Amino acid sequence: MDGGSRTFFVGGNWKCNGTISSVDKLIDALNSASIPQNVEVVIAPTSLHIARAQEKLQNKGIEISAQNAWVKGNGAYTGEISADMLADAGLKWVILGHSERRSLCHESSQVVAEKTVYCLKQGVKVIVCIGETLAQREAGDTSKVVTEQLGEVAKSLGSDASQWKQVVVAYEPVWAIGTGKVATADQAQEVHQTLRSWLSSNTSSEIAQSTRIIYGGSVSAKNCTELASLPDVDGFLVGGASLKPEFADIIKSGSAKDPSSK
Ligand SMILES: O=C(CO)COP(=O)(O)O
Repeated sequence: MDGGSRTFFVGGNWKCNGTISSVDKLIDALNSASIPQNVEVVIAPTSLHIARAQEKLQNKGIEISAQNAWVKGNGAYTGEISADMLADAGLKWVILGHSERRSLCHESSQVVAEKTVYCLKQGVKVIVCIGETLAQREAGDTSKVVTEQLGEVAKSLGSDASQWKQVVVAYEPVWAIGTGKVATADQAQEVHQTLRSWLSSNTSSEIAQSTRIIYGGSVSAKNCTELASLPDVDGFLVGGASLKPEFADIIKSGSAKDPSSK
């Protein structure tokens, strides 16, 4: 399908990593990185480091995201951070439903959908993560798993294109995360195409055409160019490599997607 109308999106998920000084170094490097006009870049430091990153970041081509948010607003929820706080702090993005939160913190697709609705209501855009485990892939259940995960979000957002415009779908096969085993081009394209067709049948063709579906799982400077060229891959959610200088190369891989940017 035509990727022309979908701005290439590169997210850097720093996960539970960093010190004040490593954040400063990463932001320094990002401040001097050149961001192609047709690429949107978002980095997600830990909650503790967000304010530091905001203070230091000067590169206008980069936005900051949180890695999670509570399902509701402020209140007696010890240890949590609400979307109200993210919005108040000027954050435009949040990652929700990462597989590490689904598996380690037992977040269900229903909770992820509820969080999505709440964050969007507060004006915080959502990178919603979905993906199958190795056992699910080997059992031939990949399409079923990812469409069910996305289906919960779709149940809440319906066919409201204005809501879907604020959502980026990140397909992150669990077996590819942090393993060095990146999905092959065929595997990635197949799932992304399945997700787009599913959106077309279950929301609208307009939503299917305009929603960005990005890939995550062992993305590196070496494999990003091939993956970026796939028709239904609209960007990346990068873990480990977003903490390294090669993140700048991954950002650049999106520039080839839109010939008008050259
Ligand atoms: O989980 C990821 C991004 O959210 C991917 O992590 P890696 O790039 O380290 O495999």
